[in-house]
Amino acid sequence: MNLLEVVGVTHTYGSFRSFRRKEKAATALSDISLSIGEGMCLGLLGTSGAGKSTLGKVILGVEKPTKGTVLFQGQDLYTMGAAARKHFRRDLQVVFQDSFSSVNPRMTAEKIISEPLENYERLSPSELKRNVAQLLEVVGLHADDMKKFPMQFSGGQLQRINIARAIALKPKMIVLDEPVSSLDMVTQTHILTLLNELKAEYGLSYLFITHDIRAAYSVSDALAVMDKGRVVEMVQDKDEIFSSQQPVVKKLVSSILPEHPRNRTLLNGDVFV
Ligand SMILES: Nc1ncnc2c1ncn2[C@@H]1O[C@H](COP(=O)(O)OP(=O)(O)OP(=O)(O)O)[C@@H](O)[C@H]1O
Repeated sequence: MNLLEVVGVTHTYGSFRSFRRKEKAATALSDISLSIGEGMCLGLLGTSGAGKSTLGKVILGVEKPTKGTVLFQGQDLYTMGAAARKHFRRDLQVVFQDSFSSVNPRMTAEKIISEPLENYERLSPSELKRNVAQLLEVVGLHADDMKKFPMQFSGGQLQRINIARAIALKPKMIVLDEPVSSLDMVTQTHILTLLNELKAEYGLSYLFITHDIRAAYSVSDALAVMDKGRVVEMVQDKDEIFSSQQPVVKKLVSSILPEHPRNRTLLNGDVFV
């Protein structure tokens, strides 16, 4: 059984009235079906407006699809009872692009990472602190960083804190919505390496939403490409993306391939052939 199954999902945002005129309803997703197995990463690619984030929201249960459904561990996300929903909220976590706005600036790293643990587990203050210290070390920071506030971290360090918070409850899957897009290239490489290590160590599954094919290739097993609300390409083996005949995919691939093969190095040091 797949961990996550998206079945025939269509989503239309309702019409709304803007400053002067009534905006038409927009179909952001059309008949999307895909799945993610345990310990697997699906890279979800597409240009701006393709519908990636909307699909992420549908999968997280925050945007109910107009048609179709989402199954998590075989259970329908939109009809499951309160107890199953509580498990779902624990097992599916999310990391967003903007590491700063994802945290409360008035909370210390300790408080930020403790929050999910306080909500779901009964730990003594010393156990809680031990957990936070361990999580900080796991994501490549130091235990004494727990006393710091968000402003005292770099964007990359703060993204590590967001990742520590996301893995605190040992989830089965994380939705990563453009997690490295606002970071410089070197920091991107470090975060992608960390994501790969966590996936291997904890058997995590990821939905990796990005417009950056190099980043997606570095972490993903399978790749899906969206365009205008549809999945136009889906490959179970990421290397098959290079033989896709879809114009959108060819454009994505050619945008990152340098002329000379010697220069085709990826973020994680792998080489495009
Ligand atoms: N809340 C909303 N109300 C109305 N339309 C929306 C809303 N959110 C997104 N859309 C529309 O849905 C479509 C898909 O948007 P979405 O944000 O999912 O794309 P995306 O692939 O994630 O793009 P980006 O990479 O720029 O974030 C776009 O046409 C967008 O304008």
